[in-house]
Amino acid sequence: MFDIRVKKSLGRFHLSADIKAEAGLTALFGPSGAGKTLLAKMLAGLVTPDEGHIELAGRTLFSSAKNINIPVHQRHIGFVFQEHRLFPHYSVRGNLTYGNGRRAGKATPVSFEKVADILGLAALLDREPASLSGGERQRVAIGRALLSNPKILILDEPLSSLDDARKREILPLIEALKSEFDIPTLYISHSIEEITRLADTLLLLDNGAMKAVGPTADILTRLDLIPYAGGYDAGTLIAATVTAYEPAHHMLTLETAGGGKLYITGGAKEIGSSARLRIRARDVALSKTEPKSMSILNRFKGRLVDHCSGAEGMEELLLDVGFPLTARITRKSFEDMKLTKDTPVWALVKAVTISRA
Ligand SMILES: Nc1ncnc2c1ncn2[C@@H]1O[C@H](COP(=O)(O)OP(=O)(O)OP(=O)(O)O)[C@@H](O)[C@H]1O
Repeated sequence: MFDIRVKKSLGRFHLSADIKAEAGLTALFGPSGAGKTLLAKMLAGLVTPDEGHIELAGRTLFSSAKNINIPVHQRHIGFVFQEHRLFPHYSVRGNLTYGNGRRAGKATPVSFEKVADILGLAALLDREPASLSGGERQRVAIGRALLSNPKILILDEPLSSLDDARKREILPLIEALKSEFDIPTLYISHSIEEITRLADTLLLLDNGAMKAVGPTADILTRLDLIPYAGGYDAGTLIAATVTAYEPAHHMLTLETAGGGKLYITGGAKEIGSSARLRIRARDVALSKTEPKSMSILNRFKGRLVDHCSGAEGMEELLLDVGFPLTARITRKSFEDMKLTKDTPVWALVKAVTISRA
């Protein structure tokens, strides 16, 4: 879908990237100042690379070798910034249709009604941007970008200016966009929670350098990438199917492709529906013997596959419990338990610590 090979220096900051991403949602993750926005701006044509090549959907947007640099407005990119940039004197409807008007006569495959419906904008159409909440403004900005019929949607930390409640409101909408519109998306964030929930492909950037790119679940089980993939909050992404719901205890049972059973609490979910679960490495405890008579519901039998030293007295572990699972324990426990590669272990995870990604 896009192929970016670029270099750019700005003062003492140097960015070098080589990325190929397919359709779906690609997340660009890294700490503040890593170069995420700069990379997105080069794709959008807002910043010119020093050298390299940018291709989107088979079209060359930039090539230093061939002297090609397609201007911003001809790149067909829907860009949503950290802070909404709506036209203050246009109504919500005017903002949403602005992109369409510019390309008068061209039918857009993304329907106005569908965008308004999914983003919950129908009741806001006659309002002015100044009267909207931050979350509402961001929803309008996303809608406007979608309606410009883009080849790719770039969402640059679209939730960072919102409080947690608004984030929880908008995240499912972004998920819905993924399934309803087949528009490739580059999603920039420094929240590993958002990334785990949304990303098909994960790209880790640190101080202008690419650390890794690949399927999200694979990247999250690489011990060497833990410092760049959430650090303290790092964890595993698990795909599972809902097999039972017990309303009295709000208890969901899920099964992984390999037959592993997981228990989580939460609202009802349709039996047979799929779910992405996130287990933080620091929420996993280990036992060498089968744990009995304890409150922890998730007990997985497996073995230690790999380990490495983590920060300050911690050991990072990769387990195979029918699915890959990362765990973090103290080095003291690691040594006391005499764990080595292939040691059989039980991994214990409290149901209440597992989040539906
Ligand atoms: N015009 C500029 N001149 C000099 N340095 C710049 C310029 N624009 C960006 N930079 C530097 O490039 C680096 C990367 O900036 P960028 O905005 O891409 O980071 P980011 O990963 O998006 O960070 P954040 O998560 O804080 O938005 C930073 O060190 C920034 O100071």
